[in-house]
Amino acid sequence: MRVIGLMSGTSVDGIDAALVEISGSIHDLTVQFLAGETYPYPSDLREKILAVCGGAALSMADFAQLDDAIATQFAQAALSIQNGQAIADLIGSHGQTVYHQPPLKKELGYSLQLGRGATIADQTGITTVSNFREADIAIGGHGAPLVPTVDAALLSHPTYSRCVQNIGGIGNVAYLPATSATQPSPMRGWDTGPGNVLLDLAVEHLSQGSRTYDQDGAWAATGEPCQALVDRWLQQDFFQQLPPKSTGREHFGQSYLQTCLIDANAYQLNPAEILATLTELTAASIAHSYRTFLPQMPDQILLCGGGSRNLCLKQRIQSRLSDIPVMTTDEAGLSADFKEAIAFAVLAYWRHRKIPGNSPETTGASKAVLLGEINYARENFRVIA
Ligand SMILES: Nc1ncnc2c1ncn2[C@@H]1O[C@H](COP(=O)(O)OP(=O)(O)OP(=O)(O)O)[C@@H](O)[C@H]1O
Ligand SMILES: CC(=O)N[C@H]1[C@@H]2OC[C@@H](O2)[C@@H](O)[C@@H]1O[C@H](C)C(=O)O
Repeated sequence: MRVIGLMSGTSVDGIDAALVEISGSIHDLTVQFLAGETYPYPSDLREKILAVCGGAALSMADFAQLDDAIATQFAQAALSIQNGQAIADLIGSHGQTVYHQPPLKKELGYSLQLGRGATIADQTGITTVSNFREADIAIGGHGAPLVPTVDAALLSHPTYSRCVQNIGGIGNVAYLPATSATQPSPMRGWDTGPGNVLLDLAVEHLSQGSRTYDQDGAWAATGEPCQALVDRWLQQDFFQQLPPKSTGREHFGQSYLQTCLIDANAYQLNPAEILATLTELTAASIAHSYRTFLPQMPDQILLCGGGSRNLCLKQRIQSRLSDIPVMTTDEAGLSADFKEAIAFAVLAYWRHRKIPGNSPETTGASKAVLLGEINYARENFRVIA
């Protein structure tokens, strides 16, 4: 089946679209990557999304308009990736997260992704699965991270245990035990903390808005990290909290950065040292969470997401985990840039095949359930029986 996966993450930089051919089910799942493209948001739409993520108030009418403006961008991405031809049978659209609240004691979590699937189905004529997180959250889960289940199906290795580390706005890990191990521990996954989000916000602030990210980590590489600050920040609750855990821009956002900048000021750090220290925090939070929460350290680490292009960050991760090879998922045959979009194509395919998509060990949900709601296209010609 030809499926399009659409994803825009916590960096809010644009929509990743992947066109894939999928067959099999879980252990025999095969995915052939046909095309991948990133479609940046128009800057006014990106600003609106970031404002809402930052807590800006919105009338319901403006909210509805934003929801469908995002859906229209997603639909256009789906049309563009097919080069104007209707070749896909199904779309899996993650949408744009604008709010994420993990479950609190007995209260259910809440996670809101805009870009409603019904509009995407209508504008593309292709049945669209959307709203993937809700079913997991309804039974006590975090609704995140969801991709580790797909990582387990596509990247598990017979003899090597692996950590697949996504470094988007937020970082998350999937621990995949070697499949031939005699007593394999279960697959695990959780959000490790900030990926690029604090770096992006800091670069924008320190460059007075002239830059949006630290390309290749070149700016951070010119400074020395302040270890004392990194050690202090790592003591914070999120980093110490046991998995299952998830987070977002609500926690690691503007006000978090402001506190970091106040701390950095107390140490009289210059801009390059601030960026080096925030880069070190991302690296250290990843290494700390492996050492603290994994049953054993992995044989290999596979990076993906935009942060895998940040050479300074990659180097910091490697030096914190010196004996474990750090590479990218490309080296294991899966696109590091489009893995998350591919994963939402797989999750849509699993929904269509009535295969549960969540992993209770990872999200904390009480059981494995079908993820996503199916929005049939108005024109029945692309509805899948
Ligand atoms: N060449 C590069 N050098 C450094 N950083 C980069 C580079 N390319 C991308 N990035 C970083 O990656 C970010 C985008 O990553 P990605 O698209 O994986 O995030 P996302 O999908 O929004 O996040 P999430 O996985 O949290 O949902 C950019 O905001 C930037 O910080
Ligand atoms: C609520 C939400 O959108 N969470 C994202 C975010 O970005 C990374 C991390 O935080 C992860 O939990 C999740 O995304 C990936 C795609 C996931 O669900 O696996």
